[in-house]
Amino acid sequence: MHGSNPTPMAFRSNGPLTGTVAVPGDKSISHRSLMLSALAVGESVVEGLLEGEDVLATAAAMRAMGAQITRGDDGRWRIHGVGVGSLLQPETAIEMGNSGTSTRLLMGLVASHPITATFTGDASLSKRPMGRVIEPLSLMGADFTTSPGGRLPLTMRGISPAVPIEYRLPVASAQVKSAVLLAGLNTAGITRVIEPVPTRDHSERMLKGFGADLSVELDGTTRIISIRGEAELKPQHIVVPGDPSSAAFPVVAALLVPGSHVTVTNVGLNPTRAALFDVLRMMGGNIEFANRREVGGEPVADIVVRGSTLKGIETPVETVASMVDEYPVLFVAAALAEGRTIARGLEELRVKESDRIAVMAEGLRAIGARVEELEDGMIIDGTGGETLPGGATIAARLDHRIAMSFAVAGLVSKADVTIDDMAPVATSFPGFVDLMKALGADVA
Ligand SMILES: O=C(O)C1=C[C@@H](OP(=O)(O)O)[C@@H](O)[C@H](O)C1
Ligand SMILES: C=C(OP(=O)(O)O)C(=O)O
Repeated sequence: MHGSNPTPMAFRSNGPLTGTVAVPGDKSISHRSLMLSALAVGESVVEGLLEGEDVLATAAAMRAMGAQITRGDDGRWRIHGVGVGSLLQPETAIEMGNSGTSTRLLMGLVASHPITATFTGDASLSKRPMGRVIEPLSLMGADFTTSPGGRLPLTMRGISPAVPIEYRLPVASAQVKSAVLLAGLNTAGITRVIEPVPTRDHSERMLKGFGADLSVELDGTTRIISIRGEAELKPQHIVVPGDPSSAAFPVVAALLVPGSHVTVTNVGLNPTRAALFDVLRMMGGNIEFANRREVGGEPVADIVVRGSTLKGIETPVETVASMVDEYPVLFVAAALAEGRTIARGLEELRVKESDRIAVMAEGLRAIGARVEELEDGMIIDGTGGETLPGGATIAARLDHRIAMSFAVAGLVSKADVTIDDMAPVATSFPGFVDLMKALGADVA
């Protein structure tokens, strides 16, 4: 577990970034590919799985509940599923590490199986709210004993048969949506989720791909997602595209470092994920999509980026959910832009691996950026392309995206930016430091 043996690193400016790189597989799709494969009868194969700690926590949990999961020398993962309704009672607590997605989606799976499971996590995950999934899963009949505030460690008792519900999401959260849909897989009848604000739709796409009876209707912009339970899932061959949330870091770095020219290949551009690239273009970023194609039912392209002078903007509130994990690095871009950026509607950032509004505001101030923290966002007055003073050590607080965002900031600062602990980056982006070095970053 991270925190006990920190790995500090210093990032400093070193001229233009150049080259072609590929980022690891999409984290959201990787989690779902393991979970659904574990529920299909027969062997599924997953190519391009993200081998980050969060996804490996999901793999371990699915093994503990009966699936056989192996990695071949060819890098392909093979999963023998147990069938919907046949998850086994885990013998020990399910250790979720730093991963909110693993925890909340697996709680959905357990809810409609007649098993009891205890979930534990690291110091960051143990602070995050689980009430948002406990509420709908309790309506379906599951029972919970939690730590104060509805937090981890918690023990839940699933129930079979569970009760199908119709649930309107009170927060824009793909994790809550997915938890209810996954619980609905083993629940007789129709389970319905009403989603007023669209969030990433990987669960819907993949459930359909595995043969579940799932439909999506639109009522204006509200999505009504219905799944018929007691499904039989058919094993699949899944190819996981590169993670746009990981691509965000080399893309922003290349925009900010003058003279850079970087290509990030094979990046997933599902519209419910890719709003960052639109926002960066609105700010004047020179970003092109080459070689557009489809991989595993998801749109994919190579992203070609050139160093650009960015302009501050008011970020759109409609697409917050489609770039929710990308705001920390967008704040860094805004700190170098010309003029003011106002980003609002971001209250969800406060309940991620860290309070990403407070931690980014504090860190940006420490390296000389002008920022004002708002309850639901941030106002940033950019330097207009001038490097930041830098010269500070940033506490990453077990948050991989905070660590990578300030690593990017170091590349456009006069004095080194040191990250107190880069180890949490392995949760979502193993190989981040080597990839940035390959592009020309100076890391010590
Ligand atoms: O469903 C998913 O895979 C995810 C959903 C988002 O969380 P919320 O649903 O809490 O917004 C996102 O922040 C997380 O990194 C992954
Ligand atoms: C919020 C994130 O992940 P999770 O909720 O799975 O911990 C993230 O990766 O930025």
